[in-house]
Amino acid sequence: MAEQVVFDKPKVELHVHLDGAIRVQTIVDIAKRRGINLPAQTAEGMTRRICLEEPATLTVFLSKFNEYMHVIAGDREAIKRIAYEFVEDKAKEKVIYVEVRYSPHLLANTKVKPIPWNQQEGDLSPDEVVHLVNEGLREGEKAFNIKARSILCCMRHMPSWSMEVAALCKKYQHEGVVAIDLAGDESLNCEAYPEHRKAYEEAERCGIHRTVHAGEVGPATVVKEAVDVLKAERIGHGYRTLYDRDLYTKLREKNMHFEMCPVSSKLTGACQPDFTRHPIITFMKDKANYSLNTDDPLILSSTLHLDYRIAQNLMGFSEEEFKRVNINSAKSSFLPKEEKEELLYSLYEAYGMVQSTPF
Ligand SMILES: O=c1[nH]cnc2c1ncn2[C@H]1C[C@H](O)[C@@H](CO)O1
Repeated sequence: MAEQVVFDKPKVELHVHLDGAIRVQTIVDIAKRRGINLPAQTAEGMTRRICLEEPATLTVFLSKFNEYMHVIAGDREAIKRIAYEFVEDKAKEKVIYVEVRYSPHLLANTKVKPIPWNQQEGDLSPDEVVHLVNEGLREGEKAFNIKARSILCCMRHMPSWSMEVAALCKKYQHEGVVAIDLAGDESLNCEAYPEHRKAYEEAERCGIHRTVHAGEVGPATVVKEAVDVLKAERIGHGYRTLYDRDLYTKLREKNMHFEMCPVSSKLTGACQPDFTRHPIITFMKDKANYSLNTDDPLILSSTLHLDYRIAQNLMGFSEEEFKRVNINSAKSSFLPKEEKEELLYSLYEAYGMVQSTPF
């Protein structure tokens, strides 16, 4: 059955993980080409292994990456392909600007300690991973006429990688990398290690934008640390900011942007499963600055349309609110000023908000 599309207009997406947005068929194809044995041979079978159907914990959710990352990591063609296909998938959802994030280290098989996913050492470094993703995104942009930028993730449990992440952000700053992020299991590592802090300091020094996963499943203190210590300009998720009303008020006064992911927040156990009582509703009613995003559509078996449908049908979103959300997303994007203005203009035009010049 065709999906109901509730806001069939140009959109902006700011929080989506490249390695959580791979097509299942691509995983199956690549495993076949590389001679990697999968627990299921078909896309349907692998979907059952990878996708979460019931609310779980962030830890369980993140364990799903173990099912397939070894298929993609260390393979040049695979990495370029997932970046290219990602852009195609976003274009189909009428996303005109996307910021996609990933950990270069988790896709590498050399110059990374430990080598992830039990891979044998190979010759693909985190640096080359970034180069390949950039190529795939660039080719996708040309083919599908949308704009795609990337964010490089530090991982909470791997502080020793973080300085290199900052260095890669700097090296590829003019080739589509716009920001640094800190992802991973906040429920296990609440306070950011000194290495993460140093990487964020370096990012700030080099003019690299900063976002941090915080207050998804961790307490509001993680959000506070993200803002005060890591100098985050946006917060990934941030639902639990609401547990500290003073912090919430302060961040709203600062016009802090929150990257919200409705479907994800239910299945990771970040929020209660009842969407009609979701924290996003408070952000909406308070006219806060936030975006709507998929996070990891592969593992959630979702699309951006599903997030919008839930927002409309269960959270009371109006067409006007969807427009406001996307305009705020564009304003909070990590594009340089001129490109941001161009993006905003495209949205105003598509939303019928451009005033005609009086004679
Ligand atoms: O929702 C999330 N919270 C924290 N970390 C996440 C989430 N989704 C994906 N990740 C992790 C797992 C990926 O391998 C990594 C980089 O994209 O980021």
